[in-house]
Amino acid sequence: MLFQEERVMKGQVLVVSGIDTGIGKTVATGLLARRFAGAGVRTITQKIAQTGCEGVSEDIATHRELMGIPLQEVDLDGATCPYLFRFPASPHLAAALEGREIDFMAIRRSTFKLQLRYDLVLLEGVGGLLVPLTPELLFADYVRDAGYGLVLVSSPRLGSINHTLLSLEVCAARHIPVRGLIYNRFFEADETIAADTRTVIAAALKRLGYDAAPVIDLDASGLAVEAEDLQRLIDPPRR
Ligand SMILES: Nc1ncnc2c1ncn2[C@@H]1O[C@H](COP(=O)(O)OP(=O)(O)OP(=O)(O)O)[C@@H](O)[C@H]1O
Ligand SMILES: C[C@H](N)[C@H](N)CCCCCC(=O)O
Ligand SMILES: [Mg+2]
Repeated sequence: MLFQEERVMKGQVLVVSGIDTGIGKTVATGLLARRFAGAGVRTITQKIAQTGCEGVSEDIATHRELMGIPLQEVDLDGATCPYLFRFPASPHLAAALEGREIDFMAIRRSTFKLQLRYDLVLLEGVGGLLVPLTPELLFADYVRDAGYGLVLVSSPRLGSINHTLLSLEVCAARHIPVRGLIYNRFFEADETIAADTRTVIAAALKRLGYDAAPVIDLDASGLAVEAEDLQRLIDPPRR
């Protein structure tokens, strides 16, 4: 059934991952969705698995607030967050504590349902790239196998150089296309460190072959992204 639908026009999936949990993926996802929708792209967001809450995914609720829209039908029927677990931990553990295990094909089917209805699905990860969805499946491997492009959220926080370069190495080793980097300045650090960290990250993107990936600042006034760079996230220049 899934492969018969492959011939149907479907929207693009762009993953929003980060160098850590609590780095600003949800804020970045909601603001990106707002910008794309404002540019006429029929956009929805999805949370691959939410831990630490019940009912409706708190990240999905935040995305909708930032998009300036109410919860959608696809939120209420669970398509935008196929897995929700009570215990605030890695999804493999939170699922096991409820006697469950994530079926990654259920997630793929939910995303595919959204792709049939929207031009763009912004898929927020859970924690960082090497978080286990199941004891055998890391989130980065799920992204690789699905062939999705990815935007990585980083910050000037001390320690971010290491975490960001580790994350970029993870993407390069799996040939995951990095479409952009969101530099979340909410976690402001010493300005000298903030400026240098941004330079080091930009150089690493080039060194790893992600030359076309823009570094986009996220600060108190929102996403500092020009229309051209926004477009580049979903329609990268042909190499
Ligand atoms: N640019 C920002 N502006 C305002 N608040 C921010 C910003 N970035 C992060 N925050 C705040 O920092 C906290 C963590 O951000 P957020 O929830 O987006 O992280 P996350 O990476 O999505 O975390 P998780 O891994 O749990 O999904 C939240 O309280 C959020 O409101
Ligand atoms: C509780 C909250 N929902 C977090 N997103 C869960 C992050 C799991 C991170 C696991 C890990 O890297 O140790
Ligand atoms: Mg989040």
